[in-house]
Amino acid sequence: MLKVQNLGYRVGERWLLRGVDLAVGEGEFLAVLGPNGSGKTTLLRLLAGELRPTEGEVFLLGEPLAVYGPQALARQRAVLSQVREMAFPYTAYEVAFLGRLPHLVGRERPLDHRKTLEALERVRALSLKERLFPSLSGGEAMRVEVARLLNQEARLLLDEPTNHLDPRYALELLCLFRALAYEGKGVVAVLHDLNLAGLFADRVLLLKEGRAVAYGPPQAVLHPGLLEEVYEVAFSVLGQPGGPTFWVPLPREVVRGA
Ligand SMILES: Nc1ncnc2c1ncn2[C@@H]1O[C@H](COP(=O)(O)OP(=O)(O)OP(=O)(O)O)[C@@H](O)[C@H]1O
Repeated sequence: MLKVQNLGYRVGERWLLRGVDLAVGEGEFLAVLGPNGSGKTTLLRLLAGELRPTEGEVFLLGEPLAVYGPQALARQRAVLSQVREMAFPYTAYEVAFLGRLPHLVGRERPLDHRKTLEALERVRALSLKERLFPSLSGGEAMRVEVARLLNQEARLLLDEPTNHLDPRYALELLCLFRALAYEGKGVVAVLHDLNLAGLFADRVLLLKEGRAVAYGPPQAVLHPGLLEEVYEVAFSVLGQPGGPTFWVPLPREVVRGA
């Protein structure tokens, strides 16, 4: 569904991202990991078509992103970003309804309103529908944004969750993206939590200074030695055979002293 070859993005003399290859098939969940400033958001914006690559190409359903018009692109890929600014004080319902725009041909139909209510219900935000979007808490706003994203019915979902979510909603959100992947969507999520990547992702792309240093199933690529090299802290790996794995960052002195 999504294929990226030798992707690079440069600002002035500086490459923010270089030489990245990846592929996301239907039903696949890819987590993008890496330290602050390693190029995760830049990659997501390139995948979304918000930035044009300096080098390489992003292919969506076999076509370069550049050949898609805005509406055609919005029908195929949806982006959950951290940007919450709104020019007008829309209600939560109206924000969720915005997801239908790429599908409207002329007038809105009862179907579009039914889908909006279903999307709000799926993220347990139906009770917020009359509220003004700017008055929502960070976590509530994120759920409404997810309803908008669901309403878009795109095949590729690009997601950079905020830190506004408490553990329950963070897990709920990733469970939802995992379920959507099982339903056949492709999912690319920028994550900071290695444990969530280990729990939910089929594959992980680990970035450092704009380069891919590892790409593959979480268990196969997240070695403590590599993680220490990338994040510059030590990692302890915990877990029982057959159960989930946990990566715990620790100051190097603590590990050396142990
Ligand atoms: N338009 C720009 N011009 C110059 N430098 C930029 C621009 N956009 C991003 N950068 C720089 O590129 C690097 C990568 O940024 P990016 O936001 O992709 O990193 P990130 O991995 O998402 O970081 P974080 O985890 O902190 O969100 C950073 O050093 C950032 O300051």
